[in-house]
Amino acid sequence: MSEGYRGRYGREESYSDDVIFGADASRKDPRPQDPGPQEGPGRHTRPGARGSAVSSGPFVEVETVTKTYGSGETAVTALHEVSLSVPPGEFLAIQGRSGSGKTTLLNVLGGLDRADSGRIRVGGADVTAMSDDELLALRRDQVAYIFQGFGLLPILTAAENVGIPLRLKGIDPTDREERVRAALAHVGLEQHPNQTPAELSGGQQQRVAIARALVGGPGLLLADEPTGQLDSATAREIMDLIGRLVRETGMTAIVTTHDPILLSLADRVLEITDGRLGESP
Ligand SMILES: Nc1ncnc2c1ncn2[C@@H]1O[C@H](COP(=O)(O)OP(=O)(O)OP(=O)(O)O)[C@@H](O)[C@H]1O
Repeated sequence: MSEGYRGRYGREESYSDDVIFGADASRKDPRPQDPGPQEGPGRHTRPGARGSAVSSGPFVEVETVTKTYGSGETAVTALHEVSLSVPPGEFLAIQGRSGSGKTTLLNVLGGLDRADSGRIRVGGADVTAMSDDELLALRRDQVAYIFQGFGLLPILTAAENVGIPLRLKGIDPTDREERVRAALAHVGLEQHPNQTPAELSGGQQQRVAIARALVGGPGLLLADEPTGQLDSATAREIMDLIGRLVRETGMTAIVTTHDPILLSLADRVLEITDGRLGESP
């Protein structure tokens, strides 16, 4: 690789993972609650889902988690006593209308935000009891995010963006370069390591974001409407890619989406309505 991910600016960059992973997820504007559909009975389960075959304990465990924004008359309870158990390797989709609490749920699961009450365990570790530093380490070592808006750093090349989690882990440059190259090849972007996000299509940008999410070998992938900004053909490609990579890596994945195709790829689909989680009709 020529210029590689040392960068068009020829310098080694250092980024905190708040900059990297917090950019989209910290977006929060008070909005009126969407009444949304009522919870329905039943459960959508993909035939042959691997989740049911897993016999060890859950990888993600959520017990009666509540999260309220604001106080008094303007308070909005985004999560109402949500409980959830996700076995290792499960590909779980969560659907719900705008404002139903999907982003809030992913944020508290991944340690980007704190629940008001309840307990969350990821990989056996109690996220709700973690200090800020421990949450940072969780986001660096265990959890990867994919956002609707891609969340790439615009001044960095594709390879540099993908390499960020490895820099944070202190991986040496040679190993990093190899792993970045492999990650880009995995998402079909081996020809584009030196292009910046602005020089890539939306679908290619999301591929870069997917490569960045996977390069560090996280145990948990959280994807917040990953195809929301893509046309339907590109969305389909991205959905297939996410589905394939989740299965290949065996990681646990929780994806929020409205997209019926992505829903059909999941092992299980849950519906969130006004901050309450139920099985999908
Ligand atoms: N920082 C905040 N301050 C106040 N209210 C907030 C904040 N963040 C979210 N909310 C409110 O919490 C509720 C859940 O929001 P959340 O973003 O989790 O929903 P969502 O299902 O992800 O919506 P969307 O699909 O539009 O992203 C909404 O009523 C929203 O207005």
